[in-house]
Amino acid sequence: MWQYAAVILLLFLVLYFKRYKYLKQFEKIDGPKPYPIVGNYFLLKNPKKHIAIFNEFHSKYGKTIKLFTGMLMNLITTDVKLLEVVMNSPNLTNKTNDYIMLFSRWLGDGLLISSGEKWISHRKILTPAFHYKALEDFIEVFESHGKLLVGNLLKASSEECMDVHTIINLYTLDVICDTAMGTSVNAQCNPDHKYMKAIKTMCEIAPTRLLNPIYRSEWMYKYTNLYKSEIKALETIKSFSLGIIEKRRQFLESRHSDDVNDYDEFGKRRKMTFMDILLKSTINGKPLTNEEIREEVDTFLFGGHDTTSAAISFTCYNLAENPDVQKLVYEEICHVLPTDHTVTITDLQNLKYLEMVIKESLRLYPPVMIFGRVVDKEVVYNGIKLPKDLRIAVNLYSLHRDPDEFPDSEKFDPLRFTADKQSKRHPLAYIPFSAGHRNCIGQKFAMLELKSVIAKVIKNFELLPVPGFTLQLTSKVTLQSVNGICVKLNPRSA
Ligand code: HEM
Repeated sequence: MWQYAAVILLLFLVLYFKRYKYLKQFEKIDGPKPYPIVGNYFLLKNPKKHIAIFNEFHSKYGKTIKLFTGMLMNLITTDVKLLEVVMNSPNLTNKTNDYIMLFSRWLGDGLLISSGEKWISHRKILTPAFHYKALEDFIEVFESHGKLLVGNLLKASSEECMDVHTIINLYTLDVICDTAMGTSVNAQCNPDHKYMKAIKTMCEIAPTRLLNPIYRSEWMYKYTNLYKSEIKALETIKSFSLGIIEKRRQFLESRHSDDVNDYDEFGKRRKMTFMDILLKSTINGKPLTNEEIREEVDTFLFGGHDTTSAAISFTCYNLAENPDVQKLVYEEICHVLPTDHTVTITDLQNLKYLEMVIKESLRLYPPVMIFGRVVDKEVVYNGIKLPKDLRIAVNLYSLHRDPDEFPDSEKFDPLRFTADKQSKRHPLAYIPFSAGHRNCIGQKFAMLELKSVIAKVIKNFELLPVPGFTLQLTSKVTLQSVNGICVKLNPRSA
């Protein structure tokens, strides 16, 4: 009997010393005291408090802190020196298991979560879709859906307190479906479309799963109603996008391969969509399968929908709260975009002040407020070995409020983004679209969409603050406000 006890004791001691040695490497990094087994879980279980908690931890323990989710150690950082390693090292390009747990059934091996050779080859074929020439085609899409948005906002403008986010979210869904698949699902006119509902379900499931230990465990999750609704939503999404992909593939195959232009039934040149690029691409001489194309199309839908609607809505809120800034934006828009003028990509690029306003809004309210990487191969930072499998999260919300880089950091001040001021900051002090190898592929697309739609809104409405309303921020997969993002709209006379 005592032999068994001795073996167990020995095993325990080996594990204890292994753990001790592992943790010893990080003794220079501070953080809240973890409890055995559960770590710091109880501090993090309420997502509404995350922002305040992270801010407090950074001021108490430093720019990089240790946090334990169960036994797993995570570093959370706002330190630009560590970010240089995280963003630029080839050993830190992979995403954490959270991404796989939340999105793999939906986004498969799409760009957001894939790794290694697959990510490299897909990123290479998709990059041209975001070049200047390709983006030019999308301006018309932003503009036409923007007109519908203005109509919907007008209908709701009698409300004293309007949550613009709900309405804008349908606009961004329309835009991304149209640009990714060339199919308009008309979410703004038909918010009950079953595909739209399925996408919404999927976007809501991710934050619910993220912080609930029962939902996080794959085998327990499979017995829940949430899992059943996920499977149902996925069936709808997959059959819808695979149907469009197949139809488009057949159409392209029925045409001559040297036909570069593509016209619709009215003889108008059809814009290239992300799906078309994928259908025409090959990797090592082989075309992509329909399922591979679907994964990428759905990745764009996910990556380009909630992020942009949060960015547009928070910018509207900031403009309502800062009438002097709004006045300057309005004057610039009237100057650059006179009435009845067809908006071009050059016009949007000329909205320089609006660009600074959007950047300042993304600083204060970064739609992706935290994102993570996992160390693939040991790297050394500041004398500390960052071992394989260590998870490092970048906390953009606090990074963008660092008083060393952004004095009076809570103040909304677009002039922080003059070329001169930007050049004086560390390049990684402001990264709403991430940076380095795995930065946001849709960054330029998003900036153009934001400019197009905000210009439309400000040209048609004066945005006013709602007395007594304050945002109640919460970190879900994207940054959101529990009580909505509310403004009052005052239609401008024509
Ligand atoms: C204001 C709007 C947007 C913001 C703030 C934003 C932010 C980000 C951030 C921070 C990342 C890195 C995430 C991580 O490392 O986990 C990212 C990645 C990505 N974004 Fe965006 N994004 C926006 C719009 C878009 C749009 C419009 C699209 C598509 C049309 C898009 C597609 C993607 C994709 C595919 C990735 C993964 C890239 C890769 O790993 O190679 N995003 N985005």
